[in-house]
Amino acid sequence: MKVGVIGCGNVGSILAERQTSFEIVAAYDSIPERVAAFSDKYGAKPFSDIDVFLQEPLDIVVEVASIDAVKDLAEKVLLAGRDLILLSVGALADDAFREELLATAKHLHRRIHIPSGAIMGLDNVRVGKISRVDKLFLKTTKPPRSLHSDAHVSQCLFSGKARDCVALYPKNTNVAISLSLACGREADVELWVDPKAEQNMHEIFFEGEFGDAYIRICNLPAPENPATSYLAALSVLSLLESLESPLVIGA
Ligand SMILES: NC(=O)C1=CN([C@@H]2O[C@H](COP(=O)(O)OP(=O)(O)OC[C@H]3O[C@@H](n4cnc5c(N)ncnc54)[C@H](OP(=O)(O)O)[C@@H]3O)[C@@H](O)[C@H]2O)C=CC1
Ligand SMILES: O=C([O-])CC(=O)C(=O)O
Repeated sequence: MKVGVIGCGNVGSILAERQTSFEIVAAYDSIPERVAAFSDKYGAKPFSDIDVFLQEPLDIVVEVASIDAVKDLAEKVLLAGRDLILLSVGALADDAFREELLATAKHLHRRIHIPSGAIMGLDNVRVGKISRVDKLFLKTTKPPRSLHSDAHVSQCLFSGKARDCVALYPKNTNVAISLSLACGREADVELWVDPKAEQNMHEIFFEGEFGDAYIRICNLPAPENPATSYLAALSVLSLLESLESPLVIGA
């Protein structure tokens, strides 16, 4: 499988270092020096023009850049006839943008894949779309360095709805939108900074017709970007690995 990557930062580099059953053949980033260095190190062809990038023979494009990148480039990817894996899920909090993008994908018979990213449980949270939900709550706790904070005591930075949280913390709470989209109901979110925390912790409280669930994910931050959990990169890798498998596991 030939993969094109948008975003040559932390996750892009982890994907390139660990590519196995797929090959990253093309890379695009907003910073030309960064894409050149990525290309030198991993052998992917470098691009700073998205239209030229999309002319490459790619089986799939993986976005690991930013919410702005999704807003600017996702439709172009679909129009170029490529499927898309999208990690900066917060872009889909914008209802009008999301609906237009999904309409384009449907019209062109293309698929947009959302990896589980930094959390677990997205599989069965999907029962929220077909059964009663009483509660969907995400509590995220991160160390100050993950949030560019100088907090000396634990404090709640945000309490409210998922889309308002990702608007304020676009590099830290994309998972709130993944959960909301999977469940079909906007998650309630609290974001905490805790100087005693060493991991990026996500706690999911889900209640409904099925019973109730509590999932706690204690993530090691990625070495190159502590806002991002290492699991997020592994999750994109595992999604890429699974795309061509005849066995589909999970809801
Ligand atoms: N869904 C989930 O569970 C998770 C999602 N994420 C999201 O995944 C994305 C990637 O994370 P990570 O690799 O750690 O981030 P990095 O900041 O380390 O890397 C992103 C790279 O993409 C570049 N970039 C940003 N915007 C654009 C653009 N519009 N066009 C081209 N290149 C662009 C950045 O450049 P520059 O430095 O100039 O911005 C940077 O080189 C982020 O949006 C992050 O918030 C992360 C963790 C979990
Ligand atoms: O990596 C994480 O812990 C979560 C994250 O940054 C996000 O959802 O944007």
